[in-house]
Amino acid sequence: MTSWVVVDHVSKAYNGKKAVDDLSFHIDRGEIFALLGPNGAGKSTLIRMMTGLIQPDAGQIRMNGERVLPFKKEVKRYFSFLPETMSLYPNLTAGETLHFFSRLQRISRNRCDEVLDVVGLLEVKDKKIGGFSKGMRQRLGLAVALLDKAPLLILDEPTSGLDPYWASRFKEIIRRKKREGTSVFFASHDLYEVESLADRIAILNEGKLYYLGTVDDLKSKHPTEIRIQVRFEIPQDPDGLARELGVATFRRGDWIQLICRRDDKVRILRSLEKGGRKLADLHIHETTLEEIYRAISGGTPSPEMDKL
Ligand SMILES: Nc1ncnc2c1ncn2[C@@H]1O[C@H](COP(=O)(O)OP(=O)(O)OP(=O)(O)O)[C@@H](O)[C@H]1O
Repeated sequence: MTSWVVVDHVSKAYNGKKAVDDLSFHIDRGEIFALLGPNGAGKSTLIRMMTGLIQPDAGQIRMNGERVLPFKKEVKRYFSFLPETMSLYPNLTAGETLHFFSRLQRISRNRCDEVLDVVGLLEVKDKKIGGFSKGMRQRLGLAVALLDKAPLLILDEPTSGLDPYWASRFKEIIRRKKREGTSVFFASHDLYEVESLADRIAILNEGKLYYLGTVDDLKSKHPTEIRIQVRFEIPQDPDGLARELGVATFRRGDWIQLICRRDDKVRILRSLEKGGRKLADLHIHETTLEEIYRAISGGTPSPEMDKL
């Protein structure tokens, strides 16, 4: 894969305080890349620089080898952008809104109905958007971003305001864009969505990059334990099991819960049916991105973050 976007030692300060501090990463073609971080971490500042709305104080961002700068209109053809809040005219209908943006971008009118259909708004295309719900306005914003088949989609909190059905449809839309070869860069606070969608993630904190890589690598590097819950055909003694396997165990009614390291999982599972024991049922609770994220952003960040 080749890099479509290169963020190269980029910094931006407001009133002497760095909002983005020496960030470097790249986005490959056809890659889904998610940006995570607590409020004020610098996500929107980074997105504003990537979309050429503001200029970095230091470093540069390149798309397809060309430098992104506020006055440089040519690079705008490389991406479509869904801002966190989109200004839409309440007196226009959904159809008129799409036609407006399609004329601006010199895109065929037929494409408007196509994208309205994708976001489930074709049936209400003649309704004024002043009467739309928050979720419908968000879907309309997504339709505007999808109008142009640009090679990169940049989305700032794309599913905020979407109900679970449309949050799930959004994921299908993004996966389809990936299959078509589009790169997708999105900021989100929805860790479940990020975990199920992103090829790679970047976690920002106070403008700095705390983690860059896959969710799986983050999980394997992070020392969080997993829980295995088992029920045997003949009830077993949890303390005996703890001594035999060298893990912590707890009784939960008919079940025994074992806490072990992720890399110890296979050894534990192989041992469970030793000595004539027979499993009746089993659940494995793997650490989620949400649990890791809480662990690294909840307490004093540095010691945990340093291990990443
Ligand atoms: N226009 C501005 N003027 C002054 N300070 C700003 C401006 N924009 C952002 N900041 C500051 O820069 C830092 C990063 O803000 P930014 O909006 O990029 O964070 P964020 O990660 O997008 O937060 P959120 O999750 O709340 O949207 C914050 O300390 C914020 O107060």
